[in-house]
Amino acid sequence: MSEPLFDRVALIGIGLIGSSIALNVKAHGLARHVAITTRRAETLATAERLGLGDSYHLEVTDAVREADLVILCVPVGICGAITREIAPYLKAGAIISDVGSVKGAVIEQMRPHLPETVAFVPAHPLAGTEQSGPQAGFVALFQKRWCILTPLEETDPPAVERLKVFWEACGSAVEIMTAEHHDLVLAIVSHVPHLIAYNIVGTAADLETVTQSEVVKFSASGFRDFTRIAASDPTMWRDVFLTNRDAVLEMLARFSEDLASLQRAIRWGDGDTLFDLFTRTRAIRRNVIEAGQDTAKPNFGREAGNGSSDESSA
Ligand SMILES: NC(=O)C1=CN([C@@H]2O[C@H](COP(=O)(O)OP(=O)(O)OC[C@H]3O[C@@H](n4cnc5c(N)ncnc54)[C@H](O)[C@@H]3O)[C@@H](O)[C@H]2O)C=CC1
Ligand SMILES: O=C(O)C(=O)Cc1ccc(O)cc1
Repeated sequence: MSEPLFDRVALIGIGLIGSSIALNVKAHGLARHVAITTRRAETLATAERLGLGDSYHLEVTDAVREADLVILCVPVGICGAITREIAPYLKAGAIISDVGSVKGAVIEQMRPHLPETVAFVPAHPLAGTEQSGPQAGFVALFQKRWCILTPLEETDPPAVERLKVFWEACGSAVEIMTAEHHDLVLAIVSHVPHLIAYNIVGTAADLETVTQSEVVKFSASGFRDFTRIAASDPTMWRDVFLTNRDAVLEMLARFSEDLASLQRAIRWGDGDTLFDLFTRTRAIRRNVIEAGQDTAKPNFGREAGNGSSDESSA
């Protein structure tokens, strides 16, 4: 068997993402030792019962000592406070990373606390579900999904390469971009769609003329998909919207303008406008499927939007 990539990996936070990483480290032999730490004793006990790691710590500083890879798997709003606490205990030469859905704000929070002796490689696996907690993780979560790395100018290139190898071993395809670009792209493909889901489910729940039981009873598959998304973790998503504020507001402004033009088309019976948009969006769905983002067999050889399918042949 080949040498593990890391001696000791410390996972801070052991919810859906942390537990899925732990399972991958075990399954693929990526480290000799996995140290797990989280805030609540009950969650730590669940992680231990599930056998996710090799050691379990209520003191975050005990987990990171001697670790050569430390990954923060916590809501993005607390990354700064945790980094401040662990910074004095980080081993020289260690890689410190995260999995946050927002990158600019996480870098802003974490960077000032980190010593020059460690390499900071922010990361975001584009893989998840609406579930949370240590029992929600599964080994296949990152298989054939993207993981975006947003290294800083000063980040040591070999550390970036090492983390890339780590995520590839977990089954992901790795792409590198700036944090700013990441936050703009994710605002439209992930953050605004979650906000729309939270909003539409909230609107349906507040109606006076349709009862909640009718909403549940008659929910068509599209609405059911929204309810799945709107069941996502409230703390995590509160932090995403508060920390990716500018990009989300920019995308929401565009979304509102486009929505107003659809409203106008419906009001004035402008079927052509509706038909043209729905034809274009149908072609995008085809590209998404061909790029493998919605099937069991993704195809990373093709990027969404780069496909050769003829958009006019609806
Ligand atoms: N859920 C998803 O689909 C995805 C989430 N992410 C990102 O991954 C991160 C974690 O998300 P999940 O694993 O889904 O959340 P989760 O809610 O399942 O787990 C969060 C973990 O952080 C722990 N935690 C919370 N506050 C803490 C503190 N102050 N100190 C130590 N531990 C603390 C919790 O006890 C729990 O173990 C978030 O930053 C999120 O943006 C990234 C990709 C997908
Ligand atoms: O459950 C879903 O549909 C998701 O979209 C999962 C998800 C949530 C947050 C991320 O930053 C990445 C992926």
